[in-house]
Amino acid sequence: MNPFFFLTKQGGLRRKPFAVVTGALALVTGVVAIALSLVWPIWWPVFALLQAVGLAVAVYALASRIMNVKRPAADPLGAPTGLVDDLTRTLNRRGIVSSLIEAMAQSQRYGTPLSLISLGIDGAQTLMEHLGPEAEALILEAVSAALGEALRLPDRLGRYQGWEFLVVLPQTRTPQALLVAERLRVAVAGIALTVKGKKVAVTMSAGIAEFGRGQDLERFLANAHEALYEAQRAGGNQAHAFASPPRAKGAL
Ligand SMILES: Nc1nc2c(ncn2[C@@H]2O[C@H](COP(=O)(O)OP(=O)(O)OP(=O)(O)O)[C@@H](O)[C@H]2O)c(=O)[nH]1
Repeated sequence: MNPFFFLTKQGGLRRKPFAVVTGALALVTGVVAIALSLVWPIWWPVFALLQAVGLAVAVYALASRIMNVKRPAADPLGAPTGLVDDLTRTLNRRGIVSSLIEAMAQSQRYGTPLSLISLGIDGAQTLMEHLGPEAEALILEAVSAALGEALRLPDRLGRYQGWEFLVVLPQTRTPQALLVAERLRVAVAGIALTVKGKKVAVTMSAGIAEFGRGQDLERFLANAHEALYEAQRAGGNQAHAFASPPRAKGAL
């Protein structure tokens, strides 16, 4: 568990501004302490203490900053590095699939609802052709940041493959998952991104599937993917829920 979880994206605050603010505060404290000890030398032990506090805060801020750089694994729940996507800082494929399997087991055992959202960037191929491969990192970073901001715990976000993300929503049925998907869609559509001086409009489509007891991982994922493809076929920038195909007459 990340000890600074409360400062991370899903914990509410980000560590970067925190490090900058505390660093600046420490600097000001140090300067004030030195100035005061020059004016009133007799009070030097008090000012030395003040300086020590300022220094401790600065060291903490620096350490926090360094950890932030060294550990892209500073993901929402402090997952081990091997489960975190280096580029987007969300869970990677292994991470999100293991979260999904765990959520499925919970749902299966306790009979609680579970939904899955598959999110795909619309026209990713065309975007790449227009902007070049170097735009990929910029777009993925901006998209994952927007998704992370718009999600809440205990929902989990991960990059499943290429331009596709998965969101696991425990205790959530399809209508609520649709609300969440809509929020994510709006968040991504609102990204103001400039690549090589050009404004780039990025949109995402979402496919929602609800876990059915006894369903296996492949079927659950395939349902979410099918809903995503439907949303993209319908023009993109929208969310669709998977609807089970009507049974043939006489089928069980
Ligand atoms: N899993 C999940 N469910 C959500 C999320 N946002 C809303 N919901 C659910 O969707 C339903 C309607 O959400 P809202 O319209 O935001 O209502 P709310 O009463 O403010 O929801 P709460 O935040 O749970 O109090 C509620 O059952 C929420 O729990 C989310 O980010 N993740």
